[in-house]
Amino acid sequence: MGQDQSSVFDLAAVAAASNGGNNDPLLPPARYIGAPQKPSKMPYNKYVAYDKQVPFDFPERTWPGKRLQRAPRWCSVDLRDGNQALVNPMDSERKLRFWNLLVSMGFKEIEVGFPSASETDYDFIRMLIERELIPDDVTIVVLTQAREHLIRKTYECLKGAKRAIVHFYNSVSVLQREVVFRKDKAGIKKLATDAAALCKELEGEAKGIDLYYEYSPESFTGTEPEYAVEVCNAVIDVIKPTPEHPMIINLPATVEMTTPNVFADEVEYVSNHLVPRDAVVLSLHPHNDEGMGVAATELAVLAGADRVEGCLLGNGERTGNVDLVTLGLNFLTQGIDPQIDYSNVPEIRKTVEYCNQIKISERHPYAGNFVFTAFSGSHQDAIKKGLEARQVAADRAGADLDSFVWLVPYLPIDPKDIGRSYEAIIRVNSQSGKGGMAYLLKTNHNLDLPKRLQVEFEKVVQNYADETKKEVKDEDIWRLFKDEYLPVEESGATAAGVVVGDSKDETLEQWGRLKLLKVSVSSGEDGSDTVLKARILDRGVNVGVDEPVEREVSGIGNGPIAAFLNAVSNFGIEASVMDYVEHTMSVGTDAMAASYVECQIGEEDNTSIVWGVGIDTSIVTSSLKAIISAINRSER
Ligand SMILES: CC(=O)SCCNC(=O)CCNC(=O)[C@H](O)C(C)(C)COP(=O)(O)OP(=O)(O)OC[C@H]1O[C@@H](n2cnc3c(N)ncnc32)[C@H](O)[C@@H]1OP(=O)(O)O
Ligand SMILES: CC(C)C(=O)C(=O)O
Ligand SMILES: [Mg+2]
Repeated sequence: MGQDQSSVFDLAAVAAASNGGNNDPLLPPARYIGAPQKPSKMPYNKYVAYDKQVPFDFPERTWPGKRLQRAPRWCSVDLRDGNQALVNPMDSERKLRFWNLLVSMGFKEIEVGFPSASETDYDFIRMLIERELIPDDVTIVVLTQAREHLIRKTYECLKGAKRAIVHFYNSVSVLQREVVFRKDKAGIKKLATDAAALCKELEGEAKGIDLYYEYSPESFTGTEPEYAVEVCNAVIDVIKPTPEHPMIINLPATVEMTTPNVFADEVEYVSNHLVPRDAVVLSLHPHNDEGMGVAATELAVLAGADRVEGCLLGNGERTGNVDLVTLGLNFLTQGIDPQIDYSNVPEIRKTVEYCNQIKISERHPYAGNFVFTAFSGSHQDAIKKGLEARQVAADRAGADLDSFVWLVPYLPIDPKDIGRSYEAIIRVNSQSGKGGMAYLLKTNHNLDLPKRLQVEFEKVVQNYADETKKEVKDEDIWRLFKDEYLPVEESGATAAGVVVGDSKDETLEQWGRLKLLKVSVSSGEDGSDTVLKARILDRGVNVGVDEPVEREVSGIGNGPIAAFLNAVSNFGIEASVMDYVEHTMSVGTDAMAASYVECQIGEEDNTSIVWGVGIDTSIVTSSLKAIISAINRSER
């Protein structure tokens, strides 16, 4: 750059001094409630707004009115861009494992390395070629700087390959032209066209290879789009691609510097000005510096990009390359086939974490541990209702549930479609209402609690959550439930995986005055009333102090429940049933039934309303046990 030209720093300093960000103190304040925000001490006037660095306007844009309609061509750069960003770059064992994953998922273009950078990269690519590990429908991409000795080494590495894409790049940005290359625009363009010309020359040494090219105006986001087009068209002019044998022009957001709409404008501008456009596959290579890589990519696809480079789960330099898993599954949830198999996200994650030696976040889209988990009550309630409503709608339509349309509040995707399960969808802590524990009791213990019982038990769970200040796990909920409603059970009977009152649970102390030992029910002499005889263990009002006694009692009523209430009046207990719900818990000969009764217990002004729960193979016995459960609870 000549002495007479201004430095990028001078221009930036001027822009910064003249309010170089777009911070405008004269704008009326945003509406607010309470105290106004105060100016911070942050050094915002050290930074220059993007439009002051790279002024660009493109009112002809058409992308905002478009919608995603099909998946772009995908290229994984995990083995190159992802790899170059690792503390310990992959050895060949990890590279091969990653390669196998990518091939199995259906990637047809895979950037396999930077062969002139290291022996590991070079040897890995040689291994793929020599051991014939590259399926016929997969094309490898190799990266090189636009420098002669590196390009030569790249061609040497490709010997024997069936098909390959040579990807050469040089930065064209305003900043790098000055500080890295110290060349003017013409000098930078010449770097690119010289590299293109050398590639053409070396084709003689690449006989037998079906060879394609990719050129990246690196740091495109820091470049005037008009100049990027000028360089790309100059490269295209040397390579001379055709519609039958196209080349790739790859626009890297090497550093994400602006909002996605501006990136999309720039991509649409380039797309409109490449010549001949039909001989070019227009590609994107977004990074995620401002956390908008996925958004920028989706808008830029609307703007005309044909192809997207990225990494699985967003590995890559600094904040990473754009995440291909998120992008692909975003397409899926728009009803568009991503054309990549994401059906086993846990396996993808396992391999990626192993190869990169980097763990992903709990909240990573689609793949993180928590993304199918709701802790908060209103979300749990809505998910539970949504899953039930979907089941009902599928049954009504006679449709297979797995393929039935997915509409569930708070869950944009069916976890099953990506190899995840519902197990952890709902987790309970102090932020959860009744829905969460009701869902867990239903899913894991086949107990479908009536609404008012949910409200009652939720208080027990909430107290426990507030006391422990921790997540309440399924096993905690089950212990609390047994302790609250099934304290006198001992049998350890099992049905559908449910252990009722497991006597081995030594953490639970048995409590409760009455325990039903035996019952027989018969019709009265005239056939109208039910006569019930029951053997009941009475541990006394002061359980553990009073001596337990077994008593035979009988009662009569217009059904087993009424007869039983009549029988327990022998203990001086007045009880009436206000609500009663029952359901089977499983099918088969040893099927269990669950009964829930809401009882009013006591007399006149000394009454309480409590729920009781009973579980038994006999529906009658389960309902009587539920009454005992309510009586015991009222005395607790
Ligand atoms: C945005 C990206 O991700 S680009 C890919 C980046 N990936 C990597 O760099 C990983 C692999 N790279 C490497 O191992 C090394 O950089 C090598 C082996 C390729 C080259 O190493 P070195 O020769 O030591 O050079 P280095 O990469 O530091 O580059 C310095 C020189 O190359 C020039 N240069 C850098 N990039 C390019 C390019 N794309 N095209 C042409 N020249 C370039 C620089 O201007 C500088 O020139 P100077 O010495 O005249 O000032
Ligand atoms: C080499 C190029 C495509 C790159 O990785 C980038 O610019 O981020
Ligand atoms: Mg990159």
